Amino acid sequence: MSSPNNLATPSTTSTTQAPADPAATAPSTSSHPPASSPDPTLTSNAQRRLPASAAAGPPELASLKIRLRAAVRQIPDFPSKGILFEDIMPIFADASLHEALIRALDLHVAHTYGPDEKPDVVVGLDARGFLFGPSLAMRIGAGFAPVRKQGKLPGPCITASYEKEYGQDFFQMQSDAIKPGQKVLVVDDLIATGGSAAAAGSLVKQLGGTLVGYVFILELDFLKGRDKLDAPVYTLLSSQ
Ligand SMILES: O=P(O)(O)OC[C@H]1O[C@H](OP(=O)(O)OP(=O)(O)O)[C@H](O)[C@@H]1O
Ligand SMILES: Nc1ncnc2[nH]cnc12
Repeated sequence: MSSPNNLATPSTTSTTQAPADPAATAPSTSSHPPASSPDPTLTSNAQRRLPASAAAGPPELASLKIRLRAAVRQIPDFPSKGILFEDIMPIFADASLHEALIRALDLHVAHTYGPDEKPDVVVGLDARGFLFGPSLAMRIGAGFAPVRKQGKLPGPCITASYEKEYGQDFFQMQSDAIKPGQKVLVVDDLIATGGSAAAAGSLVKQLGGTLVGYVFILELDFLKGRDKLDAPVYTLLSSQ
């Protein structure tokens, strides 16, 4: 796995310099709210696998977000000094939180896209976009396609470059991953500078896909990564 501070734009470089880094002054793990107790209504809905349209009021989404936000750990100075790392792994360690994440994203899709706009394909970014992209795709009745770092996918591929902190990197998709005209939702755990997501979007467009949106669990607002993206951006949880 490459470093999560692989941020390339001028603003990105500043995230590695502790004194100038807004992340360095953000609340640490110790200031997190305590985990809320399980919501019995949510749990029973989740277990019954209700379609998002069936019980999908904003109060349910609000409750899901509170539980999910409380589960994300913030690790100071990882992977390098000045970076406040948002660790989403506790969500996946707990089946009920994992279900809450997929349910929340399912609600977002159901409320955002009409019957003719629903994504045909969810595209997940290497590597943390693979943790929930396939489950979300299955839940909303879409296919899943990976964007991988260069050299990992067999067969004909297309390539897009993106900027990282210390130079360029490359993303690839298999050439047949998306059919022309398919509606595509790009998902990843976190948007920082937006370089990775923008490169993924350009791959989708190269394949003739129609980009209908981006979904992230977290966003580092101060890096303004969403300004690089030319489709609607949804971030589930508030962050740094
Ligand atoms: O908005 P950006 O500045 O492009 O940064 C965001 C990307 O950085 C992290 O991935 P990373 O490249 O560290 O890979 P990983 O998922 O393999 O850890 C994160 O999971 C996003 O994919
Ligand atoms: N602060 C951060 N936490 C987790 N992943 C990241 N990717 C880029 N910045 C990150």
